[in-house]
Amino acid sequence: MFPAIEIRQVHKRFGTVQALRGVDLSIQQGEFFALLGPNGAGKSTLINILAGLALADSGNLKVLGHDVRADYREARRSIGVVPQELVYDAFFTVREMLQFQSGYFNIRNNDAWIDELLESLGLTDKADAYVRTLSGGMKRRVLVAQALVHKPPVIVLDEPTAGVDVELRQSLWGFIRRLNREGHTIVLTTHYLEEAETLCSRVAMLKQGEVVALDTTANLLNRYAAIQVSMRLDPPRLPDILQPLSSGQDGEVFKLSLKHHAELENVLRVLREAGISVAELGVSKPDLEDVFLKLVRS
Ligand SMILES: Nc1ncnc2c1ncn2[C@@H]1O[C@H](COP(=O)(O)OP(=O)(O)OP(=O)(O)O)[C@@H](O)[C@H]1O
Repeated sequence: MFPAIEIRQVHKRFGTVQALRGVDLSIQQGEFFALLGPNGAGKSTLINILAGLALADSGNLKVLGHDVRADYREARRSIGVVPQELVYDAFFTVREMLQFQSGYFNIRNNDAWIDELLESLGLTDKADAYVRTLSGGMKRRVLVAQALVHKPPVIVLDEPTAGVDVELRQSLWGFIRRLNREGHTIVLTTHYLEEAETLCSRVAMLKQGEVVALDTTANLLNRYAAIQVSMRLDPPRLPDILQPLSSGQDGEVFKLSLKHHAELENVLRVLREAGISVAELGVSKPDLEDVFLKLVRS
């Protein structure tokens, strides 16, 4: 079975900016994968090259085994990309635009799938509206529908929820999850890290055009994210032996960074033995944002 996406040693330069510096990435069929990174890390550049909208300076990219250059047509047919920027034709209605896009892929009689897309994306009552008259969030839904018109096995979404309200975001994710359950591979870039954490089982983090982390979401959280514990202590004193765990103090509240929940038991024992009682205790769950900040700042 071919990987859904295979990227080998991809480099891309814009003038003096080295946007991608030897990116290697392999995404298996059926994965729900997140591509994360700060602004300018190279995410959109990589996606544009995958979609055939830009050319790599060197390296190879394949979609379901089809080289994006040598086998452009098949690669293009296998992938649906929801671009970050809102680009649309001002003179088409939503339905016309989707029919036109179907024609581009030589698909006739696509109305049943177009109706399903419109329904699933909450666009049915906008089907005959001109795209230019829609709100920003609605235009974004149209872009999603447009990318899916040929039922691509691999779906890439470049910040699909930027500027999208909560309800819309949830219905969009409901639909994308369904497609993933039905076997579509999903690759997503987002700046909402909780979104990536909830949806994606594997994550690549890009920084200045390089992959700096590639692992399952669970492993990244275990490896990089700390459990933050805050405790109001009485008397307000932290025994020396616990100092290495300290991550700050705010009056009587001491903050500790732990690697595992099990360490908390030890901390409480040390405090009890030192005659210090815990007047208040708060434990915060590690999240992908911690991992992201750690990797991006290092
Ligand atoms: N067409 C272009 N011409 C010149 N420079 C470009 C072009 N496209 C991208 N760049 C530069 O390449 C680098 C990577 O940009 P890219 O848009 O891929 O980052 P990104 O990770 O998608 O960022 P964001 O999260 O802001 O969308 C940036 O420094 C950007 O300014």
